[in-house]
This record gives sequence, C-alpha cells and structure tokens, in this order.
Amino acid sequence: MPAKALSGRLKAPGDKSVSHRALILGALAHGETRITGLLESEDVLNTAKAMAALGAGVERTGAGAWTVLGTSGRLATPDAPLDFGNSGTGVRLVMGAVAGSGVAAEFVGDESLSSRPMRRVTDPLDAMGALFETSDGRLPARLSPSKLHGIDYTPPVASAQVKSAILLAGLSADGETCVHEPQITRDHTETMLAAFGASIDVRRDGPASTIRLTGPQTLTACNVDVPGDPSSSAFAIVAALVTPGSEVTLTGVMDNPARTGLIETLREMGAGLTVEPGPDMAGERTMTVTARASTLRGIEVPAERAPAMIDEYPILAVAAAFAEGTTFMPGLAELRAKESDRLEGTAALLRASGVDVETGEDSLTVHGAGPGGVKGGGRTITHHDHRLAMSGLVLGLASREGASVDDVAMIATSYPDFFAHMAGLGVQLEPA
Ligand SMILES: O=C(O)C1=C[C@@H](OP(=O)(O)O)[C@@H](O)[C@H](O)C1
Ligand SMILES: C=C(OP(=O)(O)O)C(=O)O
Repeated sequence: MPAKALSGRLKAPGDKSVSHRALILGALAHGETRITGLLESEDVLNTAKAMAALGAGVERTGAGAWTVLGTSGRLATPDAPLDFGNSGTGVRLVMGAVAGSGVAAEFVGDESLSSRPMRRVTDPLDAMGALFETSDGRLPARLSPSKLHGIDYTPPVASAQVKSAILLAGLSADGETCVHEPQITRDHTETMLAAFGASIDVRRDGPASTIRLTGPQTLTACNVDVPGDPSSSAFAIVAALVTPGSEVTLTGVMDNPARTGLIETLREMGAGLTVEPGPDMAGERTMTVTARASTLRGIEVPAERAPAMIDEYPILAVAAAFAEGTTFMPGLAELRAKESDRLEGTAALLRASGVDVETGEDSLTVHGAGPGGVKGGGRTITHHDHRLAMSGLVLGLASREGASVDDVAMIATSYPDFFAHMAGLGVQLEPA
C-alpha cells in the first residue's frame, strides 16, 4: 500500500564517520574529549567499547553526550577480542590506531564483517612493520606487539578507511607517513587530526590529495559536536522526492564536498532541493536541505563522483527507479566489498518490485518506471546490510503495491532512529 506524503522537519542523525573518529582520536589523545551529538548506533557503540577495552575512559553523560579520557597514546592490552560487529570503519580504523602501540589485540566481527577484505589495511600496516595475522585476508585478525616506521603509500582502491588506518598508524610510527589519493575520499580523519593538535600537511591538487604526517605524535583532547550524516539523511530526502505531495526539511546535514555527491546527482536528475547554509560543526560546514516531490529524469552519474556518495548508491538506485528514462552508474566495483555485495543486492531489490535493472562488473543501470510507475510487491533480501534494508523500505513507500524487507535489525548499525524519524515525517513503517 503506497504511503501518504511525507512532511515535516528533522534534525539529521549524527554522522557515523565523524562519530567513530571522535571516539578513536579521543582515546589516543592526552586529556578529556567531550562529544555531543554522537551517533549512538551499534557500529559506533562497538567502537566505544573497543576504545574502552584499549584503556580509554569512555563514559556516556547524556543523550549523544560522551566523554573520552584519553590514553596519551599508551593503549592497554585488551583482555578479550575486540568485536566490531558489522562495522568496516570501526575495525579498519582501530587496526591502524592500535598497530604501533606495542599491544597485542584480536579483531572480530559479525558474519558480514568477517566476509569483507582486510588485506587492504593489513598489507600497508604490515609494510610499516605491523605484525598482523588474518584468516586468509579476513577476520578474525590478530596483531602481535609491533613497532612501526613511516610509509609512502598510494591505496589501490579509493577508501577513506584505508587512508585513515595508515594515518592513525603513522601517529605512532617513526618518521614520515605519506598517503597519496588519486581521487579524494572523505577527509574527516585529516580534518579531525588537525583539530586534535596533530601536525599534518594536506595538499590538494584537483581531485587528488597528498597527506603527510611525521611520528611519533601525541594528540590533544578536543571537543567534538558531531554534524548530521548526509548518508542517513539520503533516505528521507529520496523518500520525499519520490512520494507525491511530500516536502521534508533536514537540518544540520554535513556539507562536505567529499560527502555530497548524492545532492549534486539528484539535482542533475531534476530534484526539487533547496539547500541553505547552517552553522559550522566540528570544522565542517552544515546545511539545511529541503526536498519536495519531483519528477526525476535518468542521467549518467560520473564514475569519479563515486567516492563522494559511495554509501548512497542503493538509495540513488531507488530514486532512479521512479525517474523517467535510464540512469547509468559506473565506477561501482567497491560496492561489492560493502556489508553485502551491494551492486547485486540493489539490483535484486529493484527487480523484486518490477524495475528493469542491469548490472555490469562495476556498474548499475536502472531503467526508470517514472512517477507512479513502480509496481512494488517485492521483498528485499538484506544480507545483513542496513542500507539495503532502508532502501527497500523507501521503495515500498512510493510503489503501487508497497514492499517489504526480510530483516530490519541491521538498520540499528547506522540509523537507530530511522523508524522514529520516518514516523515523525508522517509515515509508519511496519517491520514485516
Ligand atoms: O571512513 C569512513 O568513515 C567510511 C568510508 C567508506 O568506506 P571505504 O573506505 O571502504 O570506501 C564508507 O563506505 C563507510 O561507510 C564509512
Ligand atoms: C559501508 C558502510 O559502513 P562500514 O564500512 O563502516 O561497515 C556503510 O555504512 O554503508
């Protein structure tokens, strides 16, 4: 049953990437870091537990308010495996943060995380002198006490997690660590390291970036007011665009060009979006975004834009299903290495509801059915993937027959308030 229009105003949930980093940098720093607006999702809470197990004093003082008493870089040996649940960001960044601390640690995760590639971080960290043992490149992984030296490295995949792991390891390594990114990825680690007092040099050259820091360095505690998450905001934005009569406003959304590829893409598709500047938070600009139901048209999304919207392709594909014409999305090989194979998962989600989709090795093509043209009736198989779950539910809202998902539990890994926020916008989603 298609839902009625969405309307209302929401404060965007805290950004997941900034939340992980606030806890990790706070734990490495000297002094007490106060965090407000922390995203209290399962992924982030697992990082909080890991940093506590590594010796930081991590305390919740109110809703979204946390203090982290840092270790001044002297991490403790955890007495149990560090369990990161579903979170690639948590495990990969903490591997980097712990690598040169001289402690031993074991890293584990859930079924989805245990199937994801870890050599992309353990290879460069081992080249810095770390002693990681993985299970054929996957979790569980074990670190033996290690001493690091700097590295000059160009990651073979565009990945902020890989970049961040190396930079965090560089803090405890002897000498210069340099990361070259041919295509810039989200730059929160660089921005936040500088805010925590690191001496770090970031040079931009067109789409490329080179980051240098010389270790060892100790960070200084810094208060972090977490801005809103553009990736989570995408669900309400697209829901409003494709559901006739809707208008929703999201406030406090982080406005960082390495994160806002979806806004640019939706505008090219003809979306009725109004963006107004908001206050700066944690060194980031924020914006208020208003989305109105619109007739979208299919476009070709530039492959180079993928890093700036890598988590948004499933929900973009849903928008494309309601567009007139074809949307071609190239440059998506990385989607196969997320919580699930998101390229195939997204295609299956759309096909189950009657949308005509093609997948290539690294591309997705959606032949839009136009406003009101998506039949619906499909059931999304989520494969432990929160973004497929939320995308399947948004598709159901505006399709003729509605749609269901097999499991909503994983939504709590990134957006625990998803159902409450959708209810606040006037739509009750029923877990099926
Ligand atoms: O650094 C981060 O916070 C993230 C980086 C991205 O992963 P990759 O680095 O694997 O692209 C993204 O998909 C993830 O949700 C968060
Ligand atoms: C890919 C994601 O997260 P992670 O890699 O941290 O599991 C995501 O949130 O879409």
